[in-house]
Amino acid sequence: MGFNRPSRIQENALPMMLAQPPQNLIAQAQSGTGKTAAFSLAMLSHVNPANKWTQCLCISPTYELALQIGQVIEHMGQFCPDVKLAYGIRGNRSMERGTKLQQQIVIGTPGTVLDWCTKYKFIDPKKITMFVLDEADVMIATQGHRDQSLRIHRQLTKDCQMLLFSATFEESVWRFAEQVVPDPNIIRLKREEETLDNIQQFYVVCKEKEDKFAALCELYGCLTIAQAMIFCHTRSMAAWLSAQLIREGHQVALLSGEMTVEQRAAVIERFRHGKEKVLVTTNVCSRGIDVEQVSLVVNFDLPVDMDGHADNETYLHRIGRTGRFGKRGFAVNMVDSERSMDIIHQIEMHFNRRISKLDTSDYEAMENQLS
Ligand SMILES: Nc1ncnc2c1ncn2[C@@H]1O[C@H](COP(=O)(O)OP(=O)(O)OP(=O)(O)O)[C@@H](O)[C@H]1O
Repeated sequence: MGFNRPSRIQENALPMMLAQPPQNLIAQAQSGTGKTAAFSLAMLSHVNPANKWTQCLCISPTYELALQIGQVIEHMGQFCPDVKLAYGIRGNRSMERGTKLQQQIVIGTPGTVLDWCTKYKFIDPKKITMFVLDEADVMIATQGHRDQSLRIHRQLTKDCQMLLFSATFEESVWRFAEQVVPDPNIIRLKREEETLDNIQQFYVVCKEKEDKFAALCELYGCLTIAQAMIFCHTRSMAAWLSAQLIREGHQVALLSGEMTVEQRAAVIERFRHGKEKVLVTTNVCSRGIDVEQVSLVVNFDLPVDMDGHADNETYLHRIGRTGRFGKRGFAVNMVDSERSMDIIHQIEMHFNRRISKLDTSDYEAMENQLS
């Protein structure tokens, strides 16, 4: 895979995950630093290929992420021919109820995996000896995911090794994780370590959405040097923006929540292979998606929570789609009101990082840096 040395999280987490007797782990590491590879290696090392039943269960919040993690496991496991993987995702069910899966590793989304454990009984939860929660904070903080994950968790034995990973853990979520995971090893970042120095962050002031669109068109040279992701707050804004860009003659892909999971996976595959250089999307795509060539993230709308405050976690995940594994990346935030300027200040304060003003006249300099 061209990996020369482990990243810090891999170096720290692997010995803990592989130790005997098994130890639990709650681990935080910045986006794009190889968490997926770390727990994939742990699962591949953990299973006994002679046992033809599911031993490792990994759940992640979305269909796309489950597919992506599965691809990493398949790639890393290519020389372990006796270790097999099944995808516990919607639509993937061809067996008779009660027939047990022979694949040692299952990666899936919480609803389907829960059904596989309870309704269809494809998996015997009592035989699971390693349970991995990717994007663990969102799995805990989102009620639907939390209920389903806890229902799976309750069926596991108390000896099952639990591994929780994410780039962000809000304080309350961390406390909850510590209650659910007995006696865990802990790898936790200090707040100022959460952002990556290889991602330069900027903001641009534009009043109306049409001004933002004009600024984006001026930025288009930068967007297409490598690949870019543009985040909007709503599906309708993402649809409007991609239609406008297409009308201007730009080639962009749109990915939003109302599409079927198969359509979404197909859009991501095309983007991953560089068929489109620009992806317009919503928060549905803010986490985990790993496309190495993404060098620019644009927040067409800033991430805000229900109360209109800065959504710091989403911000970090969104900008983390660039700057993967030490690569250089840029994040540009579009500021359309005093309120959104306020949000920029909140994000700066939260992470103790400066977000600099970028004038449209600076775009050329940025283009040069990108190329
Ligand atoms: N040791 C390594 N050497 C080089 N590249 C690596 C190494 N480990 C992982 N990578 C690559 O780094 C990229 C990011 O890894 P990965 O997707 O696992 O990050 P992550 O920490 O899970 O990110 P996120 O928080 O966004 O989910 C991937 O393309 C992966 O192939």
